[in-house]
Amino acid sequence: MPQNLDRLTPILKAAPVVPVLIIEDFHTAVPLARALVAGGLTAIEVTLRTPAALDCIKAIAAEVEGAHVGAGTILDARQMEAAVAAGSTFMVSPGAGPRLIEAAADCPVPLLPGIATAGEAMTLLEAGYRAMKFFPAEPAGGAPYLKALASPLPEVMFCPTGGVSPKNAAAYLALSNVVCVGGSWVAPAEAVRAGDWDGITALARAAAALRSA
Ligand SMILES: O=C[C@H](O)COP(=O)(O)O
Ligand SMILES: CC(=O)C(=O)O
Repeated sequence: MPQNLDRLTPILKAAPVVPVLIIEDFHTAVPLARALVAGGLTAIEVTLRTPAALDCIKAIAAEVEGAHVGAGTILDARQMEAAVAAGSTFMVSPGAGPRLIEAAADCPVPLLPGIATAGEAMTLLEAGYRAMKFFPAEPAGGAPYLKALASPLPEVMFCPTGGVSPKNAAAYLALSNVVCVGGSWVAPAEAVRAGDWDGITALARAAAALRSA
């Protein structure tokens, strides 16, 4: 059984926010990851939504000290294999079908699978999962929905992602069943294009301080 919470906790608890990155230009990957780590965000999700993503993961894994680089938007077993080969230390999926869960059982790297309903969470709990992504968090019901899951499903810990921002992150982080939140706001596309690494470090630093808010 892929009890993933123990394996993911050191990564997900490293900071209150996991940056979710869609990297178009390979050359920005390493300075971007360094800027985020410098601000205190060490677990970084690079989504497999661009042709450059796997090379970005490889480069970050090899060159950015202190980073845990994960592969996001994992949709199938083939992507899982590619993510492991690239050096990911965790994987994230927006949802979880039976074939993905079967592939994850044999995978050396832990998966944080996505759910949006109590039923989906129960299916994954039966499969042994105790850490899940709540996606897309805001459209799916936000912090009130997640709070309502804590009583019936106390053993499940969530990383809400999708519509999380500095405005609502603290409300999620205050919940007993939230280990961290995910979001793209710490790496705005214009700042990445402009190479504003100091600006991104400042955003990361503010995000890293959120837990105590
Ligand atoms: O998959 C997750 C999203 O791409 C991140 O969501 P966000 O842009 O609303 O933070
Ligand atoms: C949405 C999501 O889970 C991902 O892109 O990894």
